[in-house]
Amino acid sequence: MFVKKSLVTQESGITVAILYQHKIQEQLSLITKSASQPFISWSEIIPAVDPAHFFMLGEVSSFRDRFYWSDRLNETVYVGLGCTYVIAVEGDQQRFAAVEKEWKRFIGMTAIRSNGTEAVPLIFGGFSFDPLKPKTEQWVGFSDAKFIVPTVLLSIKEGHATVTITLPSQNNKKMIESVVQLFDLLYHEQFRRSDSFPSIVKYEEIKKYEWIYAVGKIIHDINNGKFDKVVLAREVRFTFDDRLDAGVVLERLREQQPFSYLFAFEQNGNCFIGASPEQLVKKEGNTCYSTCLAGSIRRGKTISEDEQLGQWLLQDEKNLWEHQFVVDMIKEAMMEVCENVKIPGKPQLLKMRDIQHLYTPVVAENRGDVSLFSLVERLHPTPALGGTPREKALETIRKMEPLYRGWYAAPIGWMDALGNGEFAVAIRSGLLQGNEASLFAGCGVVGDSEPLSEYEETKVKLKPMLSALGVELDE
Ligand SMILES: C=C(O[C@H]1C=CC=C(C(=O)O)[C@@H]1O)C(=O)O
Ligand SMILES: [Mg+2]
Repeated sequence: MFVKKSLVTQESGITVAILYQHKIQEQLSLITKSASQPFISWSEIIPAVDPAHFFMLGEVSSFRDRFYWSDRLNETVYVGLGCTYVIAVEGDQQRFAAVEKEWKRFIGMTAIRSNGTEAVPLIFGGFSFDPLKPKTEQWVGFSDAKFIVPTVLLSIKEGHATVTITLPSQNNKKMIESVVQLFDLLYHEQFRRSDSFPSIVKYEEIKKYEWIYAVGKIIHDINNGKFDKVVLAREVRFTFDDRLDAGVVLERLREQQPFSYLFAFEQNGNCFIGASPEQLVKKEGNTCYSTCLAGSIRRGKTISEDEQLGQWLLQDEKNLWEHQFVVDMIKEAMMEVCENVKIPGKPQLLKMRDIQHLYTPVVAENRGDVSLFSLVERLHPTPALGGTPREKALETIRKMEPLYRGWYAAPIGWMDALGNGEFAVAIRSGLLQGNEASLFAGCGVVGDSEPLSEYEETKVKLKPMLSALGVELDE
């Protein structure tokens, strides 16, 4: 089937395409001539485009690396195609500060032409959960910190679209040609996409019994006073009869999980993708936001069952306890560097399509000298992903968890040239690799946990990615 995905009509599309091709070529060549800096960054308002369609153009254009971000309210959407500059750090060596320093250096090397738009260049990327745990083959290309300055960035804010093109100012003829070709595809190219989705040929729960046993051992250790809480995760892996298309999975997540952070980060054809309900931190000027999210129950099949489950969760001691560790830690971390820290005394419910959580929002005023990356460093991992006390929990995860988490449960997001940005916690996620998909889910284990109900909880947390892959598992 031929799919016409562009939001502009065929006829006006051709006009727009010619106009933009011409404009981009002319502008970029002009800027290149006059630029005294090693990089140029040029922004322009463009007619509305569908960001998922834009993401899919990465497949058919010469921009292989791509990313996607949209926040929980869909107020800010970013799609990046191509990679003009990459900042990658391996190991624990001050990875947060190292990325920030290099990003500042890059901005200093870049001539920015915003052309009356509000666009500013940004980096998008993420971190591994734990740089001290030995890496596996599966996560090759996903460094302990990896951030990208995309060649073409689409930003959509309150429905207005802008593109920001960032290029080296020398030897960029080929890149300019690729950008021009991309606009040709964007505005009037039809492309063929199949309606069918690959079928599953194999399903594995990786080290299921080892995981259940580890949960039991951790409960025992908690009750013996070794630590208070540990979040333990597991992996399921699917093999399909054909290659998975990250663009299609993304479109489904957008349809099925509209109130989540949607993210995708693709490296050499491997795509880490997910729909997370959990904000780690957002910085907007001096205002900082975070969320405490821990304690879970499934959604009900009827309105009244759903309400009953929600009321039960709001009063369940085990879940409230599991939640409180997160509140205490985030509160303390924020109070160290912010003032006016506002945190409600009791959690409320956050209802997603497949699951409901205990949720406490946090707002605070930064004292003015704390960067977004240093807040990410302070907060990661919260006890919703690591545990309490942090170091003991991390040691336990390193030792007991039958899994290398890679970027699962770690911060993913963006920061702009003004220091504003947002990071989500990359849960409800999976890694798509050719015909295979690995999905991850974890649970907060406390003294009152019970291994089999924690196992059931991971099944509920796998649902967003399972549905996006078209998989129905038996209840
Ligand atoms: C670790 C995950 O969820 C965390 C976030 C919310 C609720 C959680 C819980 O109730 O256990 C987890 O701490 C995951 O989805 O893989
Ligand atoms: Mg839980």
